[in-house]
Amino acid sequence: MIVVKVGGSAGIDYDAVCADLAARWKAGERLILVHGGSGETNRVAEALGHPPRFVTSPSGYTSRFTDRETLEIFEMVYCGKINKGIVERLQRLGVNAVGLSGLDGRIFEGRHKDSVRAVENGKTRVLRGDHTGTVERVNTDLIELLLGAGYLPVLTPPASSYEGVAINVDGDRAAAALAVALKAEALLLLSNVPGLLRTYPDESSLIRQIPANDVETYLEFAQDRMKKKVLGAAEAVAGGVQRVIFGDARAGQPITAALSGAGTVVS
Ligand SMILES: Nc1ncnc2c1ncn2[C@@H]1O[C@H](COP(=O)(O)OP(=O)(O)OP(=O)(O)O)[C@@H](O)[C@H]1O
Repeated sequence: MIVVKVGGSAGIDYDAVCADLAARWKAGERLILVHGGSGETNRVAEALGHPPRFVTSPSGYTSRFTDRETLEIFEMVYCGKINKGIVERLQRLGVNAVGLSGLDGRIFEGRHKDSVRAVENGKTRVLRGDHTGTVERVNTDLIELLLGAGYLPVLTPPASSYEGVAINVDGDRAAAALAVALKAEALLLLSNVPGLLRTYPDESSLIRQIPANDVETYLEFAQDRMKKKVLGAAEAVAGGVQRVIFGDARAGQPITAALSGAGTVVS
């Protein structure tokens, strides 16, 4: 089983990802796709007059402050436009894909964090009314049911809280939890960069290999949202996934290239 997570930053070529995925699926490989949608969510939020608000925690992690209105915009884009766009591409390529959010069948479940600590102008404040959380449980029965019946699952945040409330969760860490729960042999985190760069945005500074027992050390090279990817990779390898690859989804055959050793390989 290979879990592929494709991001939602500008420049990602969903046609290339879907074509590669479809070819491998038709050749008999077991795959699941998880996707993001941050770039488009920012654009739609601006257009709807509710611009995105990103907060940085005291430990340096950046996240989207998700009030109820933001959550609804997030769902429109992630579960609507992006998810259905990917499912349509796969259907046109002859793959019977099923698009679901983590809320559906509680595929991704976790604790709702209503408040977040944010550093603003050098001061730490507590912001309430946040709809975020972290995936702690994965409904593998539903995934296996779909795979067993020949459907390719296309999954996206949000997740469900234990109380059944929609929560915004990080897609990379959700994909990591999924890979661990399914005992996947590889997790691919594909985005609009060649991999983890030692000096971002210099693409010639690509880090090619990260030892599985030392992933956290590499957090120092990741800025803002890349930190969650490194954290997700650390969680996946700690949970038994043999290989995590940060790969490029901007062109070519992103999945095949990553599995052939391009990008940053954590193993
Ligand atoms: N050291 C680094 N190496 C590579 N990218 C980095 C680094 N530090 C920060 N980044 C940023 O991280 C971004 C990738 O993370 P991001 O979460 O935005 O992508 P995504 O997975 O495509 O999005 P989504 O949240 O929609 O799933 C890159 O576009 C880059 O701007």
